[in-house]
Amino acid sequence: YDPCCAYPCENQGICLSEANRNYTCDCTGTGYYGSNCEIPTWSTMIKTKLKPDPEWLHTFLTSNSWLWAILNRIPFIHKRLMTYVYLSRGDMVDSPPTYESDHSYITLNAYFNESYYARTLPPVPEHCPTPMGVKGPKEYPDVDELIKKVFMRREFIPEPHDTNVLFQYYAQHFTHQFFRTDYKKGPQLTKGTGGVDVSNIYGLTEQDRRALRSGVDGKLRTQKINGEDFPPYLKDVPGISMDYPPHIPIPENGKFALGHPFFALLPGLFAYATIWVREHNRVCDELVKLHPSWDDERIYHTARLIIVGEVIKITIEDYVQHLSQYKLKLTFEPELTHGTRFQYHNRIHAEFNHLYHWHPLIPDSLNVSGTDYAIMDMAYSTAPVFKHGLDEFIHAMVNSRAGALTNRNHAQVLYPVLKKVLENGRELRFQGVNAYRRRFGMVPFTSFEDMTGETELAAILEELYGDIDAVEYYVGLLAERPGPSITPLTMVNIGGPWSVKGLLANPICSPRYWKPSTFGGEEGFNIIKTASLEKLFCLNMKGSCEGISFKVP
Ligand SMILES: COC(=O)[C@@H](C)c1ccc(-c2ccccc2)c(F)c1
Repeated sequence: YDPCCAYPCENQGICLSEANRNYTCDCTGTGYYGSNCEIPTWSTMIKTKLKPDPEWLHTFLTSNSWLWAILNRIPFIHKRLMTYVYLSRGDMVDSPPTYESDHSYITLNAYFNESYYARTLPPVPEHCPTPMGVKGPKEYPDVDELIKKVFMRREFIPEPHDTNVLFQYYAQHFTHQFFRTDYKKGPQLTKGTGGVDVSNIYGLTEQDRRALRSGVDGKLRTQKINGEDFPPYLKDVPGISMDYPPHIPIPENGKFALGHPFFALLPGLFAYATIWVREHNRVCDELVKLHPSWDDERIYHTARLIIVGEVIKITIEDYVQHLSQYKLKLTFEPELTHGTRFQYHNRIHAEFNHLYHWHPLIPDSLNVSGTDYAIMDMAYSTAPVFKHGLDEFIHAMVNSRAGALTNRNHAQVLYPVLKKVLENGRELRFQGVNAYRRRFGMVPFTSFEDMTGETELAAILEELYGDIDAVEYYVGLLAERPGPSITPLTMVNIGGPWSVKGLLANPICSPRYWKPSTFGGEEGFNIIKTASLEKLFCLNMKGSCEGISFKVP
């Protein structure tokens, strides 16, 4: 078999198989040399000595609040730290992308064929002895056995940092702008554009975007229901298609035209869609006051640029801040990347999509003003929002605990979704979780106990996989012992680079965009610089916005 199946090249060396079962490792640019790129150069040795251990660094970043309270207030230190976060995370994402899912070696397609999700690590070569190359069982473990033993919720495990359902729906609403798998064609393909393009609010195609606009003052179409602004009914917006399943009877006044075909699925997504439409129209009102001579087209485009800025600001300073549990204050300061090696383009990676399947956050039910709604009661229904009012629904999300992002915490009703994720990971031939830990500078798990931090699940995984290096990517991410962040440590350290790169590589962060005139002047620029989760809701809810945050009060 191909000697590269054994992954003999270390430290990101590239394996080339030769005649009669021979191979060579290409160590170019790795900082290592030797037949397996195992010997560090002097400069690598020094760098390795100086580089803080990721586990230690993570503990340091999530503790010592008193020290961080001081460091966060010293601007020249804090800016150096944020610059380090942006550049070090950006460096870890290959740009231009090197791989896609249909070839286990570098191709021009990885860069020029943008309908592929990019790949950080190439797929396991075909015709290797085992699915992971040479290690582990000859066949993947049975997926149903794996789901029952490792993923299904016995009883609801609440998220230990008091994360609420508002956070869970933020994650789902936000990520669906760039996770747009083309299911008809295959899990390796995406219809997305590669980043924070707010297509979840405005639509993915120019046709959809045009259909959702009112044509007046740059605003998006809305309608009054119970005296409040909501997105338009699907029946009133010709040309837009939403993913309503044919078998579920939904009244015409229960179907809405939203920026993403999937957002009709859950009322939490509908609530965010409504808030963002209101925010866009509010920004339009501000811009019309400032620039009465501007036409609909200019107001719309300028407001959309401001909304992109608000989304990135809130995602870094509220969402990632909560997710990471960092005591370092995370700030959105794109000017720190200007004049550096940082590059302003991004591609979404298939592995990022898989990592972000955070269904354990979904509780078994949601209580809204005394009424309990099971997950299925809410599927394809906006009824809870209109029965209790949007404000009540939002407060219910704030006050309800999300589930812990760990193993054995997937709600039963999500079994088919989880099965699809695991099967797609196999179809895409993902390398194991340890291969990704090595790729992102982490020490690979040395044993099953080292991964899970306990013995019972470790024994089950040992029986299923035999070798720690054979544990599948998504399985390892959720089997890992809980850490100080919302997600286990591996998810932070490999999701971090894709996330930070995706946020800071946005065109609005580049020197030619990041200036007042792009956003309608200082006032528009300030809307971005002062945006926050709380402000987003307080400016767009009818009643009290008391206590809006990603934590249960
Ligand atoms: C590596 O850590 C970091 O750079 C911090 C700022 C950070 C950044 C991003 C994430 C993150 C990880 C997974 C999905 C979404 C965001 C994260 F968990 C931590």
